[in-house]
Amino acid sequence: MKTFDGLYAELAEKARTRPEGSGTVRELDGGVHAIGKKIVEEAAEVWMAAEYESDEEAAAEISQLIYHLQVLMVAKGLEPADVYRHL
Ligand SMILES: N=c1c2ncn([C@@H]3O[C@H](COP(=O)(O)OP(=O)(O)OP(=O)(O)O)[C@@H](O)[C@H]3O)c2ncn1[C@@H]1O[C@H](COP(=O)(O)O)[C@@H](O)[C@H]1O
Repeated sequence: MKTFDGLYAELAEKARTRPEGSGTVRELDGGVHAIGKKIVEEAAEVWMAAEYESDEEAAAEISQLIYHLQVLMVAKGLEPADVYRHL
């Protein structure tokens, strides 16, 4: 099963190697502004799913929010440890 750190390592590697067809590379190329908008959109989907959809759908939306937060971290050069320091 994928972990937060494991996904981050995968995304950082995508940013470094820029493989063809990677959605992460495409999203990174959109810049922080576009990634930020996606985060807001995904956060709203998490909220709606938590209130009105199944636990499974809420979990799926949460995973997407985590993914987009990690893309923003990669874009900003922030590592998991930079975030964990604040938890
Ligand atoms: N976990 C994810 C992940 N979660 C969400 N997403 C992206 O976020 C989008 C979800 O947006 P929406 O909720 O709006 O769903 P949608 O309507 O289907 O998508 P859009 O119309 O917005 O594109 C999906 O289309 C994916 O592009 C993800 N994209 C990639 N990953 C993982 O990231 C890794 C690298 O992926 P690539 O860079 O694509 O190789 C792989 O392990 C992937 O599994």
